[in-house]
Amino acid sequence: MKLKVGLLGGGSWGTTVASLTAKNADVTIWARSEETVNEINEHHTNHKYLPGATLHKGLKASTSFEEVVGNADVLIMGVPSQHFRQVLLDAKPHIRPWIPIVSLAKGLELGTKMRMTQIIQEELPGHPAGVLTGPNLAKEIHSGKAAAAVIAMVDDVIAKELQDIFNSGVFRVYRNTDVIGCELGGALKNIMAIATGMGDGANAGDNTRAALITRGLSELTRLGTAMGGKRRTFAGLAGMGDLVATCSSSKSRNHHVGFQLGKGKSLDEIIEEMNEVAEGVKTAKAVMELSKEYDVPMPISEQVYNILYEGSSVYDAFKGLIQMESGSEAEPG
Ligand SMILES: NC(=O)C1=CN([C@@H]2O[C@H](COP(=O)(O)OP(=O)(O)OC[C@H]3O[C@@H](n4cnc5c(N)ncnc54)[C@H](O)[C@@H]3O)[C@@H](O)[C@H]2O)C=CC1
Ligand SMILES: O=C(CO)COP(=O)(O)O
Repeated sequence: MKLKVGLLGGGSWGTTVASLTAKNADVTIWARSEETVNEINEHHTNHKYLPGATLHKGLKASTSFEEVVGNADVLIMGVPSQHFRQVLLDAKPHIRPWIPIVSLAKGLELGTKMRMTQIIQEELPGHPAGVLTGPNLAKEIHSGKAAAAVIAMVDDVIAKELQDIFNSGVFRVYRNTDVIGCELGGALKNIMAIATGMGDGANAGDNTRAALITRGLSELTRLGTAMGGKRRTFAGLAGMGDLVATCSSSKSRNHHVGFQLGKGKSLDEIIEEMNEVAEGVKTAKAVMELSKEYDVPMPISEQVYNILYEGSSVYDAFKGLIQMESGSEAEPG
């Protein structure tokens, strides 16, 4: 008997994971839009978020939480971080006791600065909560290119069962029990992708991008370990892996935001023109607060924040970083 999976969120990553998972499980996806639901059911496509892609024929879609979640053995949350809590609360009355809930989101909730698994634990205590993360640009995965991801759960036995649901041919899924580290790696790298995008947009060069990625890894490891993540996790798929993929790819939405800023566009203009989420824009605010709270210097994130919210120019940001004292590689800064 196949496991029943309910997945909430019909955007590019939610749809991709639903289609991949449909090879191994009986999957129903929830989307807000009736049009998207009909398109998935009738044509096996989602042209708004995955133009040109054909989805697994067994994947079903619905706008009803009852239909998607009511019988589910596993719930997957594929909505962006700032809507995660509300969608989870809307689905809550239909969720069966103690089923595992897996987040796909890579961001922190504004105001609370919470990770998505913390929100799951707060709203649905007792449900095992985990995250699927790693270097996984949706559009590449859809075109059948190989990728690796990591499922992070405190309970490794449940993680093994979930690994079997997500693993499919060229999509290889590893396990990790460090949920905090895996979740923070995915959220923090988006800010670094905005930084490298800015450099690329301003034609700063390959050496600058490499320096930002490397010092970015050091920065996110510092905050991540201060918050309880394991150092080793940040050298893995959820840390360095995702950082490299996102910071060097024009397919990344966060890199795109940075690139356009580097070309001189305003943030409002860029967001206006996008129909997809770039989580790093909002996560940057939460990270500045966490940097103060944990007393961890985050120089690259701070310059990104200054450009996004304080009116600094890309030139000011690079000047600010270059003028910093360059200490030992082992030290902050
Ligand atoms: N696209 C990618 O390559 C990857 C994305 N992710 C993460 O997955 C999460 C979801 O991202 P995507 O699917 O890429 O986003 P997307 O921008 O492609 O789609 C967003 C989805 O959220 C829905 N949505 C927006 N506001 C909502 C609300 N108020 N209530 C309910 N639904 C709402 C939209 O209708 C849409 O279905 C993000 O946290 C992202 O960082 C993770 C790995 C890869
Ligand atoms: O997380 C991602 C790849 O692993 C997707 O990155 P973007 O949200 O920047 O497109």
